[in-house]
Amino acid sequence: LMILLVNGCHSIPQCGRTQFPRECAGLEVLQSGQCCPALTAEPGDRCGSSLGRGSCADLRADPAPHGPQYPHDGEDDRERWPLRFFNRTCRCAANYQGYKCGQCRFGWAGADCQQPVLRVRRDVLSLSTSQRARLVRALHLAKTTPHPDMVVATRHYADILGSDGRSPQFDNVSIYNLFVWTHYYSVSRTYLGDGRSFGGVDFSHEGPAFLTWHRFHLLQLERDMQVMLQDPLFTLPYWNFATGSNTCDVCTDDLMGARSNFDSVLISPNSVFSEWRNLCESIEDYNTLGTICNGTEGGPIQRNPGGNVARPAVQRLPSPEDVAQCLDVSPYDTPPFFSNSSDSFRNTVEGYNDPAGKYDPAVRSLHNLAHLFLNGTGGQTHLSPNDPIFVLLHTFTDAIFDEWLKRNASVFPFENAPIGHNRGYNIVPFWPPITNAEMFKPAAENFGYTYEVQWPSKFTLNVFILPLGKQKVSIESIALSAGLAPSIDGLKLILNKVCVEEEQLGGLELFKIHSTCAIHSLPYSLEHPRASAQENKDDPYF
Ligand SMILES: O=C(O)c1cc2cc(O)c(O)cc2[nH]1
Repeated sequence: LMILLVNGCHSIPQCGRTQFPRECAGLEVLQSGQCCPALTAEPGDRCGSSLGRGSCADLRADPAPHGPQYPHDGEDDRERWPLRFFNRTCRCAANYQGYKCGQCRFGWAGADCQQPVLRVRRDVLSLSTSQRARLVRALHLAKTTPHPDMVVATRHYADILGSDGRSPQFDNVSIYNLFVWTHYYSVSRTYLGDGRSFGGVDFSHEGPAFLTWHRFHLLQLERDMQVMLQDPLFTLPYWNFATGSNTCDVCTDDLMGARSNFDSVLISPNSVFSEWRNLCESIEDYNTLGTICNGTEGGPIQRNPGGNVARPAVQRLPSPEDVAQCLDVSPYDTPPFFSNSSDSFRNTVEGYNDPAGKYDPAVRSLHNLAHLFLNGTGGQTHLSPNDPIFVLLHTFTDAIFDEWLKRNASVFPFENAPIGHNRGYNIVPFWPPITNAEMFKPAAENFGYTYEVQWPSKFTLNVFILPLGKQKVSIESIALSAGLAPSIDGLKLILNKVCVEEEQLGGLELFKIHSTCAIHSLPYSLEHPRASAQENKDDPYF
């Protein structure tokens, strides 16, 4: 009970959000259009109103126009989400959150959700042996534990009450499979009837909502796992897929599973992930029969990192310089706010632009490249979260997003983005509704988590020190001779890390500061002088 209180569940066994709460998947509730479950046994206590936690309120849907990519208005259940299904839901007060206001907002804990929490998402490779084992166990438990609160629709709205009109079509899924299902649902085609469907729609990719959508997706899984583990501090780690190594360094049996010795596209039997079975594989059925992915699992995860011989461009992973470059793209997004937007940070980190932000249809970089590198389940949008590497790949993508948010003030498009991608759109299909705007904020202050990452710089700083015999060169003199007098403190920080290489070059001492150094150790104002220093190769000090 103590742990439930800390996590904000307030002694209520059913805590959660997303897709539809089981309490709202019954015939009468569906027909009422109101999803406002009771939090306590108190009669009439909808949304924890007796405790001042929330009340049942009208839903708001984004009225702004969407872009021209989607020409089938009226045909898709996800339009103006979630109004096709419900027009009233719980609106929570203060720091409460959840489909019946039974939880705390992200970043808050305690019985009254008044205690701020800051959790640190770490590099998965920095975890100890026991922390790795715990992560794997937790993911496997999530894969095998039924979701306590949420069920998924297995038919489009037109058929949701079944052939007799009285049998709501929903399935139970596990906690992890809900994570898979929501991603599938967001990318699925618009069913137009008679075996026809339209594929030019994607509520989670190829638009400004790419980063906000995946941020909420991870927060929801993390919270579900915290509740499952009864550990409010459980935190997902990240996979830095841009180290320059071009190998899947998390593909080991103590993490996401090594390659099987028996079949090169499968996961080693020494890893529990070899037992995982994919959800949402029957894509042909969904698109021709007009069905929706249900709770039935199919075949094993396939993965062949770097092994796509037919496509050499995706046999490599992004480099640290790619990350540094994309962080320098300042507009969040640019018209047409789509997968062909140039100079858009979102389209660059998503990976449809080159890392400097230029659109090139032949390019796959950063996030997209990491997916395609996996070459299997993790490289197909309707399936990718079935591979648990998805979680770690997206926490790193979210870390880049968060670093960009800290460095930039840019706006999220208000209108004319692809459907689902405007600022005020409720993120499909999360429940209760939450807008893109609400996720477009620095994580530490707004969601109670941060990342421990050493951000790369996009250049190598060569600092030549004039001959000084055997005299030890002080950090201050390096800084001064490099013309960085104001940055002595910053340089000290850098030098304390493992990113400085010292070598003798003729009579000169050369300090190479690697491009993988933690540029964030320096005040931002100092980044640009250093960048121009790299270009100034004639200067004897550089
Ligand atoms: O082809 C791409 O660029 C591509 C594949 C892929 C798979 C995936 O799961 C994503 O989330 C994005 C993505 N992009």
